[in-house]
Amino acid sequence: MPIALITGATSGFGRATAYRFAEAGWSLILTGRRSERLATLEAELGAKVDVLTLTLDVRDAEAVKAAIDGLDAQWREITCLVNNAGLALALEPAQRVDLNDWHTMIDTNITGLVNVTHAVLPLLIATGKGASIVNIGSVAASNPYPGSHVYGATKAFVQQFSYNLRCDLKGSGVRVTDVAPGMAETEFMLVRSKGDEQASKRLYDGANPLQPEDIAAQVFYVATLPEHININRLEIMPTSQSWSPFSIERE
Ligand SMILES: NC(=O)C1=CN([C@@H]2O[C@H](COP(=O)(O)OP(=O)(O)OC[C@H]3O[C@@H](n4cnc5c(N)ncnc54)[C@H](OP(=O)(O)O)[C@@H]3O)[C@@H](O)[C@H]2O)C=CC1
Ligand SMILES: O=CCS(=O)(=O)O
Repeated sequence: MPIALITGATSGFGRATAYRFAEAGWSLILTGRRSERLATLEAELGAKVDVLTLTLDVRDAEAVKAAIDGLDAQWREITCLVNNAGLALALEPAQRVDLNDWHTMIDTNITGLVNVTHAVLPLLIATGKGASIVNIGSVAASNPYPGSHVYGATKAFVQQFSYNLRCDLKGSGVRVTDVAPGMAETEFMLVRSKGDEQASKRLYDGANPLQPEDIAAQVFYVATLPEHININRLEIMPTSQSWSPFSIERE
């Protein structure tokens, strides 16, 4: 069975993606920082498919490299890497943000994604045709909005990194896709608001947001297309979400 490695599998899109791939019988390497949630996933999915869990902070380049280099032969033939681990922090405007929040987003969404990609690339190239990298970007990559500051900028990095990878991977058979969701109901807002359950509820209530399974279905779709097809970017919003006019400040 093909193997998918999913970062940030302990919640939201990552967890739903693990379930989607398991449904199709894929073997799974699941990572995240919360070991107890990984253990639960292993218990839930392990009866159906082969599951290997790795407790990993994607920001730690050495730990990421050691974990990937240490994979047993049976886990090395990775067909799909889903770079999903990520977060937004700070709802305040740029001029009031704690600098640590900016660093955490850059360290996770950019450096973490790069750490995992660098470690797994040789294995994907060895797999060759049909292999893919699915990077979870965001509509925030190309749509500015107040309070997005560094978050949207990290996702713009994800988009351009995905395109640039395609150039270098030409001829390897490895595909790269930037899956860019809009508003989706996960723990995303709980993390962004630093645990404010009411803020999270307010955002999603009545908005009919995307659900984690909606994105999992798209990730599975792009990763299982015939090997000659590469979706470069897939942007998905809930029907309830659209754009606002430019904001004008008047004297
Ligand atoms: N929900 C939304 O509206 C949207 C989300 N996205 C993106 O989707 C991705 C998944 O988010 P979503 O499912 O919504 O949010 P969740 O908060 O539900 O899930 C985030 C996942 O990322 C993991 N993670 C966070 N930091 C680290 C880290 N340093 N090392 C390893 N794992 C980490 C978390 O695991 P753990 O805490 O166990 O480490 C968790 O499994 C993110 O990249 C996010 O930016 C994009 C567009 C829309
Ligand atoms: O990436 C998250 C989607 S949004 O909150 O920026 O619309």
